[in-house]
Amino acid sequence: MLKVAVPNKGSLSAAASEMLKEAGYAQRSDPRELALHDAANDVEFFFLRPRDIAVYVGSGQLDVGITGRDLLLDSGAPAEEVLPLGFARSTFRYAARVGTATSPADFEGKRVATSYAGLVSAHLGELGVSAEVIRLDGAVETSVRLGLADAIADVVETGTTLRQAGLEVLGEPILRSEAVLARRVGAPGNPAVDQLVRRIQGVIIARQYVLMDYDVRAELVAEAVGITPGLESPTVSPLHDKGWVAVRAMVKSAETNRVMDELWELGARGILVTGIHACRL
Ligand SMILES: Nc1ncnc2c1ncn2[C@@H]1O[C@H](COP(=O)(O)OP(=O)(O)OP(=O)(O)O)[C@@H](O)[C@H]1O
Ligand SMILES: O=P(O)(O)OC[C@H]1O[C@H](OP(=O)(O)OP(=O)(O)O)[C@H](O)[C@@H]1O
Ligand SMILES: [Mg+2]
Repeated sequence: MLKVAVPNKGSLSAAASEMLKEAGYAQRSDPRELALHDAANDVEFFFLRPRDIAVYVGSGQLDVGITGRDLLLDSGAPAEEVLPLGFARSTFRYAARVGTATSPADFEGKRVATSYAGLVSAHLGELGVSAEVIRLDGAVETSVRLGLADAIADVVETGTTLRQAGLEVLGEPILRSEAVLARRVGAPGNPAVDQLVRRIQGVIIARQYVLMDYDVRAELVAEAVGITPGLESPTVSPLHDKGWVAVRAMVKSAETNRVMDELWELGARGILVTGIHACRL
């Protein structure tokens, strides 16, 4: 039976369970449930702290797990990313009080607070900066105001929390994070893992694409297909009116209106957009 770790709390939890549900797996209805056996799919889900998931997966107790790329790298566990999942996107960045530092080199001999001590120590080490790394559990932004640290390294999404704390980012992002599926480094091939990955890939594609159908004059089909090249090759079907063809292609959801405008300008008509519920490509 496949054993899968799922975040039990925090930013990753609801979105991870939602993705697994869309992929056809059972998920818990009570947030206090610790584990759930999905007999129909022969999978057992364990709801664990996101920070611990890389440790379980890296030690081989669980086959795969969903966690954040930043947490995975911070853990130092022998686990690696199998698939980026496209949610809980954030950057991991240094910040300091406005006007007090311009690059991490300014942290020499200073104190940097973070919940990701592994990542930060390694990064400062690479830069050759010698600073004291103070490990905190959360609300790291407040540590500067209270005088515990001179700078921080933390997750930044909108930047609202930093601004509220009177801090500004400095330097390039240490990394760009999102939720990922992780497994133990060097784990042997496992068809059950491959099936889970295919299912999740199906959800990711279904979320990113729509199906676009339209009719276009036969002599314009090459130009139309240039606008909607699809993932591989669009379907072109004859219409009763010999001068026209019907085209069906996958289009990125975010580009739907731009593509419809271009098709309309070309002379396509009857343009229909349909959501994709699930897919295997
Ligand atoms: N505001 C945010 N936007 C996007 N991703 C975030 C945000 N805050 C945390 N994350 C991501 O969530 C993961 C951390 O999850 P975790 O549950 O440990 O922290 P959390 O969501 O901050 O929850 P809490 O701090 O309440 O325990 C990391 O991968 C991190 O990049
Ligand atoms: O850039 P923003 O959109 O403001 O988001 C980033 C903030 O969100 C998370 O905090 P969370 O609410 O999880 O609290 P925590 O610091 O206690 O983890 C993260 O640690 C940052 O503080
Ligand atoms: Mg947090």
